[in-house]
Amino acid sequence: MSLPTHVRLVEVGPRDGLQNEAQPISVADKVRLVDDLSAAGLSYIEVGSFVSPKWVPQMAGSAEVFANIRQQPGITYAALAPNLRGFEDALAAGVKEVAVFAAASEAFSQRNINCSISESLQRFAPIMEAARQHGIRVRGYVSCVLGCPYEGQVRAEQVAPVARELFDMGCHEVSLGDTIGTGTPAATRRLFDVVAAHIPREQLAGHFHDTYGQALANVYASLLEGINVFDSSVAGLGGCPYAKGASGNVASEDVLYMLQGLGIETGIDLAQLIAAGQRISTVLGRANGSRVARARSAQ
Ligand SMILES: CC(C)(COP(=O)([O-])OP(=O)([O-])OC[C@H]1O[C@@H](n2cnc3c(N)ncnc32)[C@H](O)[C@@H]1OP(=O)([O-])[O-])[C@@H](O)C(=O)NCCC(=O)NCCSC(=O)C[C@@](C)(O)CC(=O)[O-]
Repeated sequence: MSLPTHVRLVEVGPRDGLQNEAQPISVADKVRLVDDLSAAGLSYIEVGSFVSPKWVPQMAGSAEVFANIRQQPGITYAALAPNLRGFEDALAAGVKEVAVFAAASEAFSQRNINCSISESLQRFAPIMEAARQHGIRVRGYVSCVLGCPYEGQVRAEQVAPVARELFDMGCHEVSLGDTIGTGTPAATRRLFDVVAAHIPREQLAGHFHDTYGQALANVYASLLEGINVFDSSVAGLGGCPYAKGASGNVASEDVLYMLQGLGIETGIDLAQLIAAGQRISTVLGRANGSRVARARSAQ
């Protein structure tokens, strides 16, 4: 399969990147991050989450963040919604695209959203219905597609039915998440090969965490499988509160650098993206998790 000529990066830094942070981050800093990412040319930014603040306190201010970002035409500003309550809160905050999230492993589903996989899918049904009524697009996530922190190895055959169900419910795109970053390129290729028998490749996305240093290789493996949408996080921010030891998502800057080297278009400005990552890393008081950003800053 030839490489795509264009790739869409779904920037999950403000949500997946920040949700695990223990230190308080002001609404102003979150807003600045989203505005910086808009200016860098991202066409899709996951801004926050309408989940229980008891479960994920860092996302509690998402409505305020939405109220203060400068939304630019042509950019999708999305949020997670785990249930109808979350969807209604998102709607009230003016969100135009939401994401529902399921898992391929029962244990992770219980720890993350306090219900079984099948109960989670039932919870999403009224969201899909309400979304249709309000003209809101819904993206779907499947977590633990290449490994689970509680159950170990996860087979592609476990992932495919969950992904298919989300697709059949009306999710326009299904993102497959290597939540704990244990996947390798061969497993990634097999995963997409199996799932693509159920969902068109153009409607699948890859979401790789870099815990084992495999994320960029897995993005490349996915490109070879005809996947052209990837979730990534500026400065490699992130981790999942319900996957102990999980490190950040693949850094957006590193993915962009590789795509540029492959001659693949994204519409994103690398220098501006690096500046956005440097700024939030300074706010968080930590080293930038993007190797490209570190290398460029050292020049
Ligand atoms: C799903 C629930 C709510 C179930 O949690 P529950 O405790 O079973 O829910 P409940 O319906 O019994 O409600 C309990 C309390 O939460 C409130 N509540 C209920 N719903 C909401 C809501 N939407 N917003 C605000 N509050 C809410 C509700 O009102 C009630 O409040 P109380 O009466 O105790 O004061 C909870 O488990 C939850 O919020 N989980 C979120 C977990 C999460 O955000 N995880 C991280 C995102 S997933 C991820 O990172 C993976 C991904 C997507 O990036 C891909 C990958 O890498 O794999």
